[in-house]
Amino acid sequence: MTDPSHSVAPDDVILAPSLLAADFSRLGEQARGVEADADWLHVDVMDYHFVPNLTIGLPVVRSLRPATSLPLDCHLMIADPRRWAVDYAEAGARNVSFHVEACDDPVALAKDLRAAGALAGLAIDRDTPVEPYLPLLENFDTLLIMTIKAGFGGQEFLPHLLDKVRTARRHASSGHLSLRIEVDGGIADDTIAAAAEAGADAFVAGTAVFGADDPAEAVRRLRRHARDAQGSAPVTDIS
Ligand SMILES: O=C(CO)[C@@H](O)[C@H](O)COP(=O)(O)O
Ligand SMILES: [Fe+2]
Repeated sequence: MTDPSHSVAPDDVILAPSLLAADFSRLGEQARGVEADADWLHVDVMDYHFVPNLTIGLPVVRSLRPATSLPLDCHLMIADPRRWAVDYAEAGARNVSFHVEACDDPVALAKDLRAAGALAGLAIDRDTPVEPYLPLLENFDTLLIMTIKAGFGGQEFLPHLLDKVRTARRHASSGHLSLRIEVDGGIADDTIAAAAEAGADAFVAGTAVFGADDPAEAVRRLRRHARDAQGSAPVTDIS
């Protein structure tokens, strides 16, 4: 298989700034501001149903696709992913993560996403254990583990949720799965190392990037922290 993370060396970390913390009147400009330093652009889709917040949907993703060279990492926090997820793949998303709490047949949807040319991502919210879903992971390219409760940016990182990252990484390593483990929520200079040590190799950061005076420098700094911490937990090849 080719490297589905796109231009990211399999042994490197993925930094995915989240547009949720960007200025929504300048999304294209904000995306281009981190293009040289980020790997993916994280797009949080919320529907007022799965989470009590409303953000952006397909029309914005379609407009963003030609506005940046970064692969789009769509995080669907929506009540009916089977209805919509493939549309995001067709709109040009590189990775589409949907929540296991909202989907009765995650494996079928993963197959549909891959058939549509996207990476398939399984997302797990704060209160959902990872263990029941370990047997499904061979059908996925990415596992998004929330390190906050899904719904809003700017929340405090919850370190105990890294136990799920450790469990998933052990499972992926022992089964030789090509799985990116992405952490999302409260990732910043003082938290990213712990997540990397736990076995995460993809990092979403909203406030820490777009809330910074210099978003590009913030991405570079986060990458340095993650790489420095990687020694104790080598990342797994997704290719
Ligand atoms: O999915 C979400 C929120 O539900 C995230 O992607 C947030 O955008 C992360 O924001 P910060 O915690 O980094 O500010
Ligand atoms: Fe997200």
